Amino acid sequence: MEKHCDILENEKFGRYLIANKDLDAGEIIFTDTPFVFGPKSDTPPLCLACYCPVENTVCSRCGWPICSEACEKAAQHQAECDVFLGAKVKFQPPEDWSAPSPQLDCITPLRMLIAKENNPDRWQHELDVMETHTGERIKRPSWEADQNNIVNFLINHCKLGAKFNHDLLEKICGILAVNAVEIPSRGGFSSRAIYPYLAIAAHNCVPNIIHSIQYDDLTVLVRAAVPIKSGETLYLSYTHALSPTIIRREYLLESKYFNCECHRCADTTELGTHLSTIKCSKCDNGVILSSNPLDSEAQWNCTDKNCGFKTSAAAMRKMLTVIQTEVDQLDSLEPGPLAIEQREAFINKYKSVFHPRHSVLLSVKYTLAELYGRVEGYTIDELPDLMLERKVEMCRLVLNTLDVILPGDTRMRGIMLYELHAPLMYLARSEFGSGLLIKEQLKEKLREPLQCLADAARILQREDPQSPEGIIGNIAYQSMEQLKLSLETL
Ligand SMILES: C[S@@+](CC[C@H](N)C(=O)[O-])C[C@H]1O[C@@H](n2cnc3c(N)ncnc32)[C@H](O)[C@@H]1O
Repeated sequence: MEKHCDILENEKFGRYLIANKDLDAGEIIFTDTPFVFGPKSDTPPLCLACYCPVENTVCSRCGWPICSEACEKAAQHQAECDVFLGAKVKFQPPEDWSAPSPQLDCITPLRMLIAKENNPDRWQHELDVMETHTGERIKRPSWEADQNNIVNFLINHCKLGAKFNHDLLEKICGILAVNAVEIPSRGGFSSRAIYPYLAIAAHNCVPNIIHSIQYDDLTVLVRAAVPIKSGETLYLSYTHALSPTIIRREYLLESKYFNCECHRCADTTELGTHLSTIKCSKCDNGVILSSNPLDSEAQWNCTDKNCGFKTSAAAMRKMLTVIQTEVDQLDSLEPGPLAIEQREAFINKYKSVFHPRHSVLLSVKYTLAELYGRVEGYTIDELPDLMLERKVEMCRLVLNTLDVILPGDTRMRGIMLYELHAPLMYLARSEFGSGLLIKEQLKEKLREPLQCLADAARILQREDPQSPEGIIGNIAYQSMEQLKLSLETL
């Protein structure tokens, strides 16, 4: 397929992409195929073919983790199987098969060496030119670990030194660290892949493109999330959209080696969304904002001049780290009534600390918006109007924030629109049932959930039909058709 973008280069971004024609929201800009894919670093033992967790099951030829006979024969495992067999290097069974194992860190770099051999042209034109940040990475503790677990392991233990050298392997480690994207889990662990063309896109915390990975052949489809004019830069987000500025910038510096200076990072209120805003504990009038979000050590001050409360960036980071462990505990709960009740208790506990749209509260509200209506004791037809309204309130809060930080047709928007349709529909029917609405008013009220379903279906049906989002997209489409029909016969 013809690519609707070109590659440019400047001092700030290195290589980056610009649109070479006006693009509509949802339009495919380009597709790309992975040069290599495989396990992420620091992953627990997993099947090297299907990525499901394994315990004590290994390939009968090479002795590395594999879950079944079929996976043992999978094409992607064969080349590494030959290398391990030839060098007589076996996987050392760990004490705890559920703990991260550095032994698997070598797999994706090894696959990259093999892919380079098989595809020298693509390596030369697409991979050799990639950013590796070797100068910065060499100073990190992870450099030493990569030397042991990857570079020396493959060259010495796996006897690849005759064909490949240290410099090449160090480069491969850098290419993976800076450019790999996550492939979401398909029932196993998530993995990573290098898409050489997608990797050229620069980062912005308010992206204008979105990518979806196809399940069958791992092709990635890259689309415009919003209308983009010819000549405009294409921006991907390398971070989690709902994270606050401190966390996003720290992640980008730690793992992608640059200081993000985008308009969202530069704005004290995160473009009015207040994803980083803390309530003042000393007065009722002000909120606490960073005096300079582009300086990670800048002081945080109360906006009320008469209050004068100040705190340090270090204290702010510490608070976010401590609270994140509580959020992680919430995320480890099975979806059920407790998962709702503990999240509501969390919101109650921290509502006097954070702005209602602070990232910490908003991410918990996002999950709650998904849970209400779906879990035992809280199924949609059991929810009283008050809880239906709570679900609506949370969906709208997330959607209003997404309008600013993740505009256009994104998976998160699709999911929230789908979640919003059900309580709106039930509330309208409840009002009609209690005689508060006449038939014409009910029809009018049902227009919004119908639109939510139409938008959710349009956005999510672009995803792979086997993916969780693709499945919801198809359900949204069917529900939309049903609602249309019941509106006609009302
Ligand atoms: C995935 S690569 C993007 C392609 C890269 N520019 C190249 O020429 O190969 C990520 C690297 O691009 C640069 N980069 C991307 N977005 C940036 C941004 N918003 N500000 C500064 N540097 C950025 C950083 O060097 C980052 O480590």
